[in-house]
Amino acid sequence: MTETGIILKGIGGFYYVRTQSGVIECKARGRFRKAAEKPVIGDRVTIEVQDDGTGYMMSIEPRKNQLLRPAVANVDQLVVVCSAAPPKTETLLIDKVTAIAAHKGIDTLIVINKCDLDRGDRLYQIYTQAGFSVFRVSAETGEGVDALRAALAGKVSAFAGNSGVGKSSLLNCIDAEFNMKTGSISPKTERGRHTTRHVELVELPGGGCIADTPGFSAFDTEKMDLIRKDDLQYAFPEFEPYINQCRFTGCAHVKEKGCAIRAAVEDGKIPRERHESYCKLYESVKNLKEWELK
Ligand SMILES: Nc1nc2c(ncn2[C@@H]2O[C@H](COP(=O)(O)OP(=O)(O)OP(=O)(O)O)[C@@H](O)[C@H]2O)c(=O)[nH]1
Ligand SMILES: [Zn+2]
Repeated sequence: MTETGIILKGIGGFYYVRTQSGVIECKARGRFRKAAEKPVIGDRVTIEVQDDGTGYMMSIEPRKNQLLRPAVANVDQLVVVCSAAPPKTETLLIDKVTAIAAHKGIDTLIVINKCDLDRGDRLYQIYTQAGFSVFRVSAETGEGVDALRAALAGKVSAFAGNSGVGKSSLLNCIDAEFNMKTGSISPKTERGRHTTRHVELVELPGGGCIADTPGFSAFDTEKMDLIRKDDLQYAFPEFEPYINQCRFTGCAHVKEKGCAIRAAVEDGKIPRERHESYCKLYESVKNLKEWELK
């Protein structure tokens, strides 16, 4: 009998696949052991269920996207957790993550945590104006958590954010299930958890799952360098209406005269901080050689 499902977890050559008839422990056939075809969590797979109730993975559906660190496929949305209270989140960090997400075609939610300490008015303004869904929450008081939970229902989400911003606290607040998962880390594994912990998709009671990756900061940002300088403008969705309006074709939107994007910043239509991040990121990618991009 064949079934389809989604890989929630992979440990020691076994994969745990959520299907309509429960979570089935599966082995992968030999060809999947090659790096290029290695199954990752979030993969949609077809499995052959044996008489003993375990399964064999037969095929993997083409991925709609993939994050590399943590390795998760078919992510519907990235949840960027930030805070105006200490440790205050740099907008550049947020913008790196949103740019990566946009480049990969993944939606981004901005979550301002620690609202009990600071409501993060400027962060709220910037990201609302840039067109993102912004949530104000407090893992401490529970404020706003219902709305966030509703936004996670039925989707595959991954969390990112600087250390100490409250990702683990928030996950515990969203679903007590996480308490166990994040609270049971022994002191020994704690030390190495950033590199060695298994990523896993934790299912939410209302449907949907979250990649359980507390401890990473702005994952994947090293790969930021792989966005071509000419593509970077498209990773800032609010630039879109102005991109072809500049005086010169091939405008970099950094210091050029007659730049429509800079004009939109001056007119208050594009948040200044977002353009500053764009310029810094542009600076970091502009000298990349073609062979450094794959
Ligand atoms: N006042 C207040 N404190 C919070 C809130 N959320 C988290 N904290 C506190 O902030 C500290 C860090 O929270 P964590 O949940 O460990 O942060 P994290 O983002 O998972 O940190 P890393 O694991 O280092 O990435 C803890 O002391 C929390 O109690 C909040 O909404 N309000
Ligand atoms: Zn321009």
